[in-house]
Amino acid sequence: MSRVPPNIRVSFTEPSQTFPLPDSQQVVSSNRKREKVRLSPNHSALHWERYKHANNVKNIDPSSYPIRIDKIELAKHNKIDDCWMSLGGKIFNITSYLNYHPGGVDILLKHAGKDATAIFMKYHRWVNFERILNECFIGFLVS
Ligand code: HEM
Repeated sequence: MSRVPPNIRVSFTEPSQTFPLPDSQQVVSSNRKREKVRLSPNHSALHWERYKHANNVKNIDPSSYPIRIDKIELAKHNKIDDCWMSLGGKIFNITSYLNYHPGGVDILLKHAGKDATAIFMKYHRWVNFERILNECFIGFLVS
């Protein structure tokens, strides 16, 4: 006895057509090649999880946290050894994260000290930055 009601049409697609689905957020454009970089040893996502909990990745005075930061202050933190980024109105100190980023350090540094929300969403809106960077959160962007 069939479990599928007679008014439901079931069709199967070739495995190669099932992932990612054509309307998935992971399809950025049909002809875009991946831009992932080779990460250094011990710099996987799991290593980052372990590292961020074991180290003070915020690197700010705990008594002043969370802080309100304007664009002028944000822009001062645009270097490889002092790198802040604004995403979704929040500011993260991503200095420690740089070498763990699957898209590479260079692309992050181009947007260091800035509000990178739009470009972040362009590349990977499915990535949960709030979770990955939870230990890096230092404050809010104010105008
Ligand atoms: C600090 C905030 C960011 C976090 C937490 C983050 C996280 C990630 C993660 C988890 C991936 C792997 C995605 C996957 O495999 O599906 C990735 C890839 C990538 N990211 Fe980011 N990212 C950040 C910021 C940015 C920014 C600002 C840019 C661009 C300016 C960027 C560009 C890329 C690129 C090009 C890739 C490779 C995508 C591919 O597979 O082709 N990321 N990022």
